[in-house]
Amino acid sequence: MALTWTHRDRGEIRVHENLEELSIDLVDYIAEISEASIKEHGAFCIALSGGSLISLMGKLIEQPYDKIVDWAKWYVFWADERVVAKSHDDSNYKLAKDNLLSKVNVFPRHICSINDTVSAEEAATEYEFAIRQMVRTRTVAASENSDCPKFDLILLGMGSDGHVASLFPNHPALEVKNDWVTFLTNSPKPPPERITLTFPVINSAVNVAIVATGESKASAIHLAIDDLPLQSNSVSLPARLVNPSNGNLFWFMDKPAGSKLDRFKFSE
Ligand SMILES: O=C(O)[C@H](O)[C@@H](O)[C@H](O)[C@H](O)COP(=O)(O)O
Repeated sequence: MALTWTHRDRGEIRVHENLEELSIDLVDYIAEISEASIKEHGAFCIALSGGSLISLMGKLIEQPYDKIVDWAKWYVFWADERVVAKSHDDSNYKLAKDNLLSKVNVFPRHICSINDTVSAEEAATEYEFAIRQMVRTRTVAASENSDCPKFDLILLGMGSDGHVASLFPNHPALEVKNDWVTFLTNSPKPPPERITLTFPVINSAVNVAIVATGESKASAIHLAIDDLPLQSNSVSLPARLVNPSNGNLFWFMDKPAGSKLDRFKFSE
């Protein structure tokens, strides 16, 4: 049984017994938001990350989801991407394509991936331009409160250093306010060249979910969610900066990742 609660300002937290339970809950959540978004505006605009997240989404290609999800209305983006060839094993596009997108009926023209033949800087500029075109044609909604796109769902993994997307602790990319997409050439996690959605875009989404598993994430989860002394450095931990201004924030984790949460410790 999952331990679930809503934190005053850090969203809804779900600590699962095991990865099987977590992955069922995660795909149910994605399927529900997909259905609600399609009902509301005729499309579901989802941004994916890389890492273990994609295997946790694996049940989407199984029954009943393969049939009940309206894949033809999906528009797929990346919260972050490594600037490598699409055929490279480091590519987040390849990871999602091999394990998910090639196995369901998402239209290839609805898959908005980066140009892998240009520099990181150019790839970021082109990716932002592509998103802007889709906001102009109203495939992606526009935020009412900021000059940003309003993705229906942004799915983020989290590193043990608290990074989300390719927004790493103390990196200047954390401060980018005027671009929707920025680039890095010195990512602390290899490969070094990446593009990433910026915080203004992440925090304009209707729904953001952070998925973290394993004990190595426990300290970062604690710093990202629990109430901390005001002077704490952790206020600038990337995962803590995820704070949708008009949207919903969900955390999916397994017990080892949640083991340092105040609430989890007290209820054991
Ligand atoms: O391209 C990337 O490197 C990812 O988008 C990155 O942000 C990832 O989601 C986290 O590092 C968590 O990865 P794990 O879940 O594999 O630990």
